[in-house]
Amino acid sequence: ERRTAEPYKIKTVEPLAMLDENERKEALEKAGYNTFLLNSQDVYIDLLTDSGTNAMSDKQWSALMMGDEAYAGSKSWYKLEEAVREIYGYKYVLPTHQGRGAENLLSQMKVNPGDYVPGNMYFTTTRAHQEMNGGTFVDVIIDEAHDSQVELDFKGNVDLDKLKRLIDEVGADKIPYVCLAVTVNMAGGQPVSMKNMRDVYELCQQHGIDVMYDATRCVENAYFIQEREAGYADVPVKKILKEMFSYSDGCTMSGKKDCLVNIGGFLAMNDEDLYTRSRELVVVYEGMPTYGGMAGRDMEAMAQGIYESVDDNYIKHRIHQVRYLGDQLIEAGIPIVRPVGGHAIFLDAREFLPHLEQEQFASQALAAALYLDSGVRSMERGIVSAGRNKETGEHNRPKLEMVRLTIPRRVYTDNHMDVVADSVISLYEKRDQIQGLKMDYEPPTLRFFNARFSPL
Ligand SMILES: CC1=C(O)/C(=C\N=C(/Cc2ccc(O)c(F)c2)C(=O)O)C(COP(=O)(O)O)=CN1
Repeated sequence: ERRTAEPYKIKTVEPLAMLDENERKEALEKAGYNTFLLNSQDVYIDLLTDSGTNAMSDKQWSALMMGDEAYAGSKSWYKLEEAVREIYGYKYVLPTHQGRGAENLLSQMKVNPGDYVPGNMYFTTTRAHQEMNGGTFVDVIIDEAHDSQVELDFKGNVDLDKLKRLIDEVGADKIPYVCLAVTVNMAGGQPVSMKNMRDVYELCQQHGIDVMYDATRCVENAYFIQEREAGYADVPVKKILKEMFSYSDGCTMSGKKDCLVNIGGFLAMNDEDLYTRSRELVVVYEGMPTYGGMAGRDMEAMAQGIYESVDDNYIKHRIHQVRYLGDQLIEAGIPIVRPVGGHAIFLDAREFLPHLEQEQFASQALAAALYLDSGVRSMERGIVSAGRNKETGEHNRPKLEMVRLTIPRRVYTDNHMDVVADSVISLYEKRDQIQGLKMDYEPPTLRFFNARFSPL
């Protein structure tokens, strides 16, 4: 089969500089061994996140010039609203500055003290907003999602028995909505099957419980359905996406991922009453319902990004570039979360550093070691990210202790992937020299963003 290339060519570049080993060591110490605290200028290949770090197209950049910066009734808002309606199919949309803006509104409106919010594995900001409103997140993902080496096509699926048990235990009136993440970030960017979405929706409709998607990486999820689920091989991703959303009552969206913009988000729904209440609340936190924390130019870029995101050539390349890196690591025997997900490679830090206890912050130590080795920035997604149990105050201890190598969309070439693979492989060869860390400063909430560490 003929080899293929990126479905785009490069028009603008940002020169990359690589610090030498001493400079990297100094930068790491100044950052308290926390990759979140590194300066971008000290980073060579930045795989911290795919959030807001994606490359825009010439059509998006030129759309910026069309931004209508009217305070109320911006033309740019109506373009964005139209794009969301066409691509996702919801009746009502509200702009927010990014995903957690929508999570804040949704949780404030629907979560009451004593409520339970079931979801397919936790996400940090999503759970934080649910807890801040007195809710308790309940993980209803299939057990296999917590096992890094189990290979399943749809590891993000909900275990319907777990969901049924929760409904029977606490009663439907204590469940304001099910939060269905498509894909599941903390499981390794794992997708949910169309069948599972349909089944979850039917079960929730029987009990009058809303299903709200976390739609952040929904196009990647649609691609996996096209690739892996019977009956969808010849269906365009755009059509798969529309069907996915027909099994939901609304969604929160961080536009900074699949919508290919640097800032932006939205809250969408079909219920008119929820929409009316959202319009009243959005002005308190985000701004008018016609800009929601975005400039007109941001809304123009996001509208265009939404249309580009469902191009089959674009999404096929995106998924395959992540897989290209994953396959090199699998080939070299590096322990990573399987199967390779949509947006990142997740190193299994437990298997990578079996000599470290979870309290020695293996993922944090591995992310620091990777930066030291090659200037590649990654993100801790283990015990530090999991935070503390709000009742006991003890560390939450996730089974998955991971380092995320997150690939931004349309930014790096496969040569950059090769350099990353070489660095990870060389680290693996000297993995027993990687020491544990101790946490010197622990912030009270979402500690991973600002925590500081030093070698044990
Ligand atoms: C599935 C989902 C997300 O992935 C997500 C964000 N993600 C980020 C940024 C980030 C967020 C929280 C962290 O602990 C973190 F370390 C990194 C990320 O890198 O993955 C949001 C929130 O969307 P906002 O970022 O637009 O507000 C909602 N849902």
